[in-house]
Amino acid sequence: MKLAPSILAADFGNFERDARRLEAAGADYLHIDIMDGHFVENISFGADVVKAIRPVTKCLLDCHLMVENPEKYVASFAQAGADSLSIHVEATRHIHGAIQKVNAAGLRSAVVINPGTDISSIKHVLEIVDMVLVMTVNPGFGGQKFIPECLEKVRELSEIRQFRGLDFEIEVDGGVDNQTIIACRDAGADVFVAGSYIFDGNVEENIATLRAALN
Ligand SMILES: O=C(CO)[C@@H](O)[C@H](O)COP(=O)(O)O
Repeated sequence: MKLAPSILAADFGNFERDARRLEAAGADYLHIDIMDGHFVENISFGADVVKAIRPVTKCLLDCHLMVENPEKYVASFAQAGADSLSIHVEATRHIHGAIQKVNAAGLRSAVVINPGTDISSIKHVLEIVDMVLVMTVNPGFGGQKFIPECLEKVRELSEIRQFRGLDFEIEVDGGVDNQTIIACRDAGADVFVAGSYIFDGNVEENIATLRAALN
């Protein structure tokens, strides 16, 4: 079970301090939300922020690309020091090719599905990804309410993984707190992104509370 704090909820003037703090508090992955203002309404940051964070942490840098034509950015994120790139099936006309490109760059790959997208759209890439990211809110903003209907997809993916003998991780993202994390774990998720829950109050205590909820 891995915790992946989202730096979208961090202090944008102090990414270095917050990245160090999250690692020291027990984060496994740092989840970095890249938003282009086209695929989603919000604009966040790009590969240069990944480059700035890379030297200050050993955590896996889990970059979630909420951008149109994500395949265009694989090389720049690889050069910046990303460890993992997550590609939305809704953002490309060539999801299989985009994942192949991430794998060829030597990075971990993930395919992402929005709440309104059925898992049938990703069944042909499950053999070539390291992770599936099931969005449990509509992408674009932190602080939204968890959509429980998405859990059904986590359950289905967990069954498919077992049935086909695959080993991709299942990550959930959006509205994850000390209650919803339990439902996600019970459905079969292994990696839990949380932004506002972790940064609202004491980061160390909130990470410890999430970790305890998983035990
Ligand atoms: O990708 C996204 C939002 O698009 C997420 O990573 C959020 O940043 C999670 O934030 P909380 O729902 O935990 O506040």
